[in-house]
Amino acid sequence: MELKELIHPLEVLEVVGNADVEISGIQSDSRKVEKGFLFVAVRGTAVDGHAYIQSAIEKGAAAIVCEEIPVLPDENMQVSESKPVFIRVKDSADALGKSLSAWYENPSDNLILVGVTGTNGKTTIATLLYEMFRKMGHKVGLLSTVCNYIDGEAIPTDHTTPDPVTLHNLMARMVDGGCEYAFMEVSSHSIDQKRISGLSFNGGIFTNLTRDHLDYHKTVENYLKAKKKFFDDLPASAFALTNADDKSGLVMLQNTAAKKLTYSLRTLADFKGKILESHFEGTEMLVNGREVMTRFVGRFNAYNLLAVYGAAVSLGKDPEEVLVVLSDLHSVSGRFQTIQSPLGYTAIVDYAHTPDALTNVLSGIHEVLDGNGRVITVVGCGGNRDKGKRPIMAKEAAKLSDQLILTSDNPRFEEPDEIIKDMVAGLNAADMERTLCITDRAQAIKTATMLARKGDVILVAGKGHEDYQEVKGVKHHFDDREQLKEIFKS
Ligand SMILES: CC(=O)N[C@H]1[C@@H](OP(=O)(O)OP(=O)(O)OC[C@H]2O[C@@H](n3ccc(=O)[nH]c3=O)[C@H](O)[C@@H]2O)O[C@H](CO)[C@@H](O)[C@@H]1O[C@H](C)C(=O)N[C@@H](C)C(=O)N[C@H](CCC(=O)O)C(=O)O
Ligand SMILES: Nc1ncnc2c1ncn2[C@@H]1O[C@H](COP(=O)(O)OP(=O)(O)OP(=O)(O)O)[C@@H](O)[C@H]1O
Ligand SMILES: N[C@H](CCC[C@H](N)C(=O)O)C(=O)O
Ligand SMILES: [Mg+2]
Repeated sequence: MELKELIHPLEVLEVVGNADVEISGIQSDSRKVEKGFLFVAVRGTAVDGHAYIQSAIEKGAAAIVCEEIPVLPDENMQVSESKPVFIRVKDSADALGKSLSAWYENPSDNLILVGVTGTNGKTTIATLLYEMFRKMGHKVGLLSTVCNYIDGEAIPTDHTTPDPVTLHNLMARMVDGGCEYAFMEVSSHSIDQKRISGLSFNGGIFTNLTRDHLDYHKTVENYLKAKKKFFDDLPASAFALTNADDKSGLVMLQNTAAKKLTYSLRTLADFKGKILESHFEGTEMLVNGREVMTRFVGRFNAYNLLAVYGAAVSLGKDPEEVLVVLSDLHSVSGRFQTIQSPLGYTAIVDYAHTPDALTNVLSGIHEVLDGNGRVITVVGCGGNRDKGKRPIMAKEAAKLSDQLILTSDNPRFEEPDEIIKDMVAGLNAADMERTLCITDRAQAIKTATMLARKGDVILVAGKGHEDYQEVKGVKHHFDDREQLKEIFKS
């Protein structure tokens, strides 16, 4: 493609060299640059891509988009067959997404694209929308923490929101695969790093905001600002659907040009819900006055379902049809996944791996139990991850459990017993009387099932959809759900 077409959507401040060149690909990682590529120098969190311009040229870059044109010694400029052309822009990260979009002929323009942001619930909402629209007969794409999909074709991921090069490639593959709709999680990191630049959204959904990722954003205010920017940038043709019950919900809509919509369980809203009855098979609720039986548990899932309903209706779907499909949706892999024991107690596998998520899930369980039945929680914390959360997670779990079993969750390169010790540090003597430490996760789950009686609940938290236990760089097959089903079979 001609360079001119790729830089057409950019606010170009200066061009040095001959811009009349053919480009064979776009990269922001110098290590992946090939002959004839456009290299975009992005300032990162660890290093500055500008430091790799020379290396990109050595690999054959034909053009460089950057914020500062470097002074390179003449001999280095001769390394490639012809001198590269430099395009100076104000913001390289923003330029990267826009030129990638141009490279793929703006795939998101040909998709009805909805982004979901917020601390918790993104995977659940995006996945349920994906499943709902497929059930309605459409071809759909999904970008989520668990896995990316192009209408049923799974593409593994290790990000919630992929890097721009991968992201735009996936959008193009969705269009090629005939997708009409795409639903994606928009992480705060991706907004801050402008990974989503160049995408044209038809809608945005906000779930909630609790303390998270402060290692990256430093303050809650910065974290909130990152989320809000997603809504600030939505076009007037899109909808912005927010949780009116979250204290940051309306803040998100303050400066958006998009059509403002709200969902709520507490106040007047465009999409108003009310929980009628909860049990472990599901929740009966009212959605805009219509009764619906869903297979989801917990107040937080009632919010997720309202967001799904609101988005589908905002995309023009018939409310009656939406409710019918909604009642047919199942829980997302590893999110509040219930498994009934033949002895009359319930096991729940959930991905809660932060203090807040643990509290939400345990509160959801107590809402259903309503004082009847005990709660036995099995939980661990990941190795080589935030150590600060370990004592807090143990404390939160202890507060809301009758029996706590601390165990291993991906110890990685740490000693599992040391991680458990860090968790124990959050507990007092009274908590400890109700706590067991069982390093072997299989044994911990087994013990929980031995302690449970009819009417009780076992929560196995932290791994959710994960089907491995990562120890010293090796992923050993391990699946909480399989473990429970095996025990129940015998
Ligand atoms: C802290 C963080 O978010 N980092 C992300 C960021 O990388 P970075 O800014 O650190 O990049 P950098 O290493 O400083 O490099 C800057 C630039 O120089 C380039 N470079 C670098 C070296 C070189 O030799 N040549 C070269 O050209 C790099 O390609 C890059 O363009 O941009 C990269 C490309 O988009 C991401 O892959 C990377 O994610 C890292 C691996 C990561 O772990 N991120 C996590 C924290 C994350 O993003 N999580 C969120 C939310 C998770 C959730 O709660 O669900 C997610 O969306 O997944
Ligand atoms: N609306 C919600 N409010 C609060 N907690 C929720 C909500 N939805 C899900 N949760 C709980 O939070 C955890 C994460 O849920 P989910 O994977 O849907 O969120 P996410 O925003 O994608 O998270 P992540 O950033 O880790 O990918 C789960 O343990 C789930 O039980
Ligand atoms: N994907 C996230 C959460 C993993 C949750 C838990 N199972 C762990 O390993 O800490 C991570 O890698 O930090
Ligand atoms: Mg997610």
